[in-house]
Amino acid sequence: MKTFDALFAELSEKAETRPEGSDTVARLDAGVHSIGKKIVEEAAEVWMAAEHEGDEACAEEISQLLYHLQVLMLAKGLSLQDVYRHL
Ligand SMILES: N=c1c2ncn([C@@H]3O[C@H](COP(=O)(O)OP(=O)(O)OP(=O)(O)O)[C@@H](O)[C@H]3O)c2ncn1[C@@H]1O[C@H](COP(=O)(O)O)[C@@H](O)[C@H]1O
Repeated sequence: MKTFDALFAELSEKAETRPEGSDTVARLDAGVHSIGKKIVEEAAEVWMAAEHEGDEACAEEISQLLYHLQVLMLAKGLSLQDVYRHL
């Protein structure tokens, strides 16, 4: 099962090697404004799933929010440590 750290390592490599067809590369190229809007959208989907859908749907929406937060971290050049030191 993939962890938060493992996903970040995978996305960091995608950002560096820029493989053809990578959604992550396309999202990074779209920029911080576009990524930020996606985060707000996904956060709303998490909230709606938590109130109106089952646990599985809620967990899936949370995973998508975590993904888009990692894309923003990469776009901003933030490392896991930059975030973890605030936890
Ligand atoms: N974990 C994720 C992940 N979570 C969410 N998403 C993206 O976020 C979207 C979910 O948003 P929505 O439900 O709003 O779907 P949508 O309306 O089609 O979204 P848009 O494409 O229009 O933004 C998905 O369709 C994916 O494009 C993800 N895209 C990729 N990953 C993982 O990231 C890694 C690298 O992926 P690539 O860069 O595509 O190779 C792989 O391990 C993937 O599994």
